[in-house]
Amino acid sequence: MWCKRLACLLKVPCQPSGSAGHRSSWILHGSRTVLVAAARWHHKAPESLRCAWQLHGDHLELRYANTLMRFDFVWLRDHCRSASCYNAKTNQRSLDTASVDLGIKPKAVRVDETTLFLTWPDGHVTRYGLEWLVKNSYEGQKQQVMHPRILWNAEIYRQAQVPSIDCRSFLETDKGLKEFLQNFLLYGIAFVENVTPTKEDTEILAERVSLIRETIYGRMWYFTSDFSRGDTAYTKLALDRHTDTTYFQEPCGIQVFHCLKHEGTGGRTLLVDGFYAAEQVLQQAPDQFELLSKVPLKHEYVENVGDCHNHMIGVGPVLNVYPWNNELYLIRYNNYDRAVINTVPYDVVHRWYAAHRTLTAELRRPENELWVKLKPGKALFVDNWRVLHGREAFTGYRQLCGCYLTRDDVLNTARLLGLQA
Ligand SMILES: C[N+](C)(C)CCCC[C@H](N)C(=O)O
Ligand SMILES: O=C(O)CCC(=O)C(=O)O
Ligand SMILES: [Fe+2]
Repeated sequence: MWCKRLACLLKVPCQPSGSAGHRSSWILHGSRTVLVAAARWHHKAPESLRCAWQLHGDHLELRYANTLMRFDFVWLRDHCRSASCYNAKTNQRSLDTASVDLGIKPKAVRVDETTLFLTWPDGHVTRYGLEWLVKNSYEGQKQQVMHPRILWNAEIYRQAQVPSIDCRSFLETDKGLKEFLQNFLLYGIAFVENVTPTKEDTEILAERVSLIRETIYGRMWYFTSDFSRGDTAYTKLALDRHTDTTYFQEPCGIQVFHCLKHEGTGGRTLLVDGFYAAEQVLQQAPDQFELLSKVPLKHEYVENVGDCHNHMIGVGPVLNVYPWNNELYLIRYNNYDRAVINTVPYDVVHRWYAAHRTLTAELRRPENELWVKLKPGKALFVDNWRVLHGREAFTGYRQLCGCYLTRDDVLNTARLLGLQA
């Protein structure tokens, strides 16, 4: 029956009964090269045949491995991996995309067991692996998460019994580093223990994972409650949950904390999974989640203390999601550092406050709070794009050191160790 249909397609477009009238045709894999013809034709691929395609006026529809994909012709031409279009050694495109006719259309299509072949009007042939197409199509990508994670509240995190990684194994073995990074990617926090409590040793840890991100606070910072900078971090006050450097256009990706000394009381560290809280908002009030992901706000840091003069402004929504799959990748939450809201009209601003309240209520649920006392020797890495931190007020002398890391480089290290990041 399929052969007949094909024959029909090759000659004259045919009209099946009940056709919706699409000018298109499904072609099964295993067919010979056929001239592209528009046909009013709908057909279901028999189950034994895994791949079927259909050519439309401006795109190719392909069904493979239970995925229905639509490819724009310019996209297909742009993604030609032939030697003249793509440098497989450097993984860089050599084709000049701007030279592709925006009205381009393949003049012939063929599919075999593993590969789609397109012949372009100038005779150039492009081959695409079917698996490659599934992986790289919009539809295929949409089904995948970019960053596999385990969202947690205190109970979930405790139950998981995520181990701290021993400093030696972290520094000296890929296995140790990989285990650490896997924990970090899944939970947004990870601990290294048995670290020598000095700034220099903390720096060696940081450098094992990434490049250090130098900021206005320096490369490796070191702080006590000495008011040396114009920020409440440099006091003994309690700090409510927040993410850092919200006033940077790109907030720091990771924060490393290592408590070198504390002679006194209090000063526990609070950790809250911002994505867990945001997920609760999404479940309860999707409109509020959407608002938090759409309304841009400013955060600001104005400092004039001693020789430190800084004025930083970062703009962006509280929740940042990938538009194609709605997956969260960054929460920017710091009520101390949030600037005057002047980017939002009054009616939206009221709804934004309501949404912010819902999120804050989730972030403040006691069951979502993980409290830990940082001790000399135990370094904490926090995903500053996901996990909020805070601290309890304290007495006595307390000295903390640490640094920020560039996120790209942490993920780079993770990918090189074979992790999905
Ligand atoms: C970590 N270190 C003490 C260097 C800086 C603290 C910066 C604090 C600032 N309010 C913020 O949240 O970004
Ligand atoms: O003192 C602390 O434990 C953390 C303070 C803080 O929020 C920070 O340094 O970013
Ligand atoms: Fe902070």
